Amino acid sequence: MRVACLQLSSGDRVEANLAVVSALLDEAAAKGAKLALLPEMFAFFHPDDDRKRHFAEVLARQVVLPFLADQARRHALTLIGGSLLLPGEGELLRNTCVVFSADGEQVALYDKIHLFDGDLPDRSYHESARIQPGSQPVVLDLEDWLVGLSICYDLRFPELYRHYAALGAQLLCIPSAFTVPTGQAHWELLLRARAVENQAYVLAAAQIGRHPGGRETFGHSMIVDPWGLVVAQATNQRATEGEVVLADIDLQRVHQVRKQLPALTHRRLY
Ligand SMILES: NC(=O)CC(=O)C(=O)O
Repeated sequence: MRVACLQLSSGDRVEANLAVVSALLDEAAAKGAKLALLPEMFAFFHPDDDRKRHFAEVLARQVVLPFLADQARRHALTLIGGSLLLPGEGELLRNTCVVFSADGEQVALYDKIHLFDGDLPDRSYHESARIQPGSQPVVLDLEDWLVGLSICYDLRFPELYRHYAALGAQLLCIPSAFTVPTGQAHWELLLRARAVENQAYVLAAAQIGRHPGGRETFGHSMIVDPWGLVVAQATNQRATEGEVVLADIDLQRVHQVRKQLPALTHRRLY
């Protein structure tokens, strides 16, 4: 199966962001992709709380979800909508990945479980102030593939991916908006670790560049195979117009790695 990670530099103009997604999906589909992953916050990237709420309550449902359904149907591909804001309980919002099948049906929804709080070299992050954490891991059944869903900071919690591997997942999706300092130090290391320890493909679509409000993201979208090899990655780290990262993933490769080194069957509980 040919898969695509879309790398974007999203801003606060929803129509403009969706136009970039649309152009990149045209390219991915023309090159044969049957599954496409968008990054975290692909449709709206802005720190203002009122604008976030308006996006979650109005634009997400009226504009973005119908757009994703239409794009999936038009290109006949599974579209994993990285993440977008949706209303949560009370004043809170959710950071949610919504998945559409190739006939445009919504088939899965995952709320980011681990929220990103920290005082980092570039700035402080306090995602839990506004976002309601999810509590449910979600796997997606995609023909022969079982796909584990997650979002960005979840990457740092190996137990989530081990849970997916134990359910039989062979493909792990990690749409992201990693910071530059943590990206430089940890991004590739963590993605390859999750692939190696779970003997699964990892798809990581990332935000890149400077966003409204001054936040910067690391880019380096990549696809990692079950042996931990980076099989494709974004080449133009300055690209603000977006980029498609493509690779062919193969279930036989998963079976081969798991047969050669059956580490997943050697687990011991203590
Ligand atoms: N942006 C995130 O959710 C996480 C991140 O940048 C990191 O873990 O580092």
